[in-house]
Amino acid sequence: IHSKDQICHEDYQRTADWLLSQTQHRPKVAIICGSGLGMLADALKCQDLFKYSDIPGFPQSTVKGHAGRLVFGELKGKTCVCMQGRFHMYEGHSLIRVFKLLGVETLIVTNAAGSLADSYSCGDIMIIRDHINFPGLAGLNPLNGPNDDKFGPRFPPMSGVYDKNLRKMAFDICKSMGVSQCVQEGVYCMVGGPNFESIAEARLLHRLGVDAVGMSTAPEVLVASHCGMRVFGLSLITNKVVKSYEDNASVSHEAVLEVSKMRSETLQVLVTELISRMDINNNTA
Ligand SMILES: O=P(O)(O)O[C@H]1O[C@H](CO)[C@@H](O)[C@H]1O
Ligand code: HPA
Repeated sequence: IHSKDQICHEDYQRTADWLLSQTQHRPKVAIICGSGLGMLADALKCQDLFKYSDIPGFPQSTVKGHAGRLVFGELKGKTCVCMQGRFHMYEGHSLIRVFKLLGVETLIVTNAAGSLADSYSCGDIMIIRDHINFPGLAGLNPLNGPNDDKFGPRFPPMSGVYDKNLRKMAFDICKSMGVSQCVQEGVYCMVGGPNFESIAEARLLHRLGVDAVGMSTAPEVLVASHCGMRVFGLSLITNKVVKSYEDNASVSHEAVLEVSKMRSETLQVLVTELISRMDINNNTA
């Protein structure tokens, strides 16, 4: 699965079959760990762990803060698979369909993101209400190419993709964790990266109503939603995007990873509790 032009159902199936032959776990929930958020996988019990380099058809994860391991295990009695290391569009891969073929019904996606919303602070958690897929608007879409009807329809709707019930559940959990003061709900915008935004780009995104910006998530969510998965997403606000020419602050991947690490335990508790409370059989799609 190295060039998306060549990937077909059989390729995904081969990878899924290999994984199913190597583990007894049959996951219903998949979790994608954002930059520096790999410890979300640590909560899994009875782990079966596969390095991406050992999985037939899997590319390598190339970004610092993304370990490159697939971890299967149990979380509060629910079987999960956790991607400790995601593939970004700028790396050229998407493997969500392998999860579909493993039997996954719900995707929980996490990311590190910069905030545009003035009311957000570094370290806030944003429950994703909706996204803007900037590369998608310009025609760069993981669903480009011949449609495989075995996965989903040619023209999938994208309204209401981030599950309302799971969003409400997450809010309730944050309340019971006593962290509601740093929880937001908003719009995530995916940009192509790998550069961070210029000030003019940041101002444009701000005017468009974007609350947080990152370089991932939308393609994974598109593919997951296309093949009928329920989706829930969280952004960890790791930096405030510079919007003023008077502001000398500057962002770096190292700073992003540092904030992610500081907040990853809170995210782990939230994701664990969400999985514990969610009904994994209520996805009829
Ligand atoms: O989206 P995740 O994987 O969390 O990573 C975010 O962090 C990196 C930039 O620091 C970018 O890849 C951005 O998308
Ligand atoms: O400010 C940002 N911009 C884009 N991606 C990011 N990922 C973390 N922070 C940012």
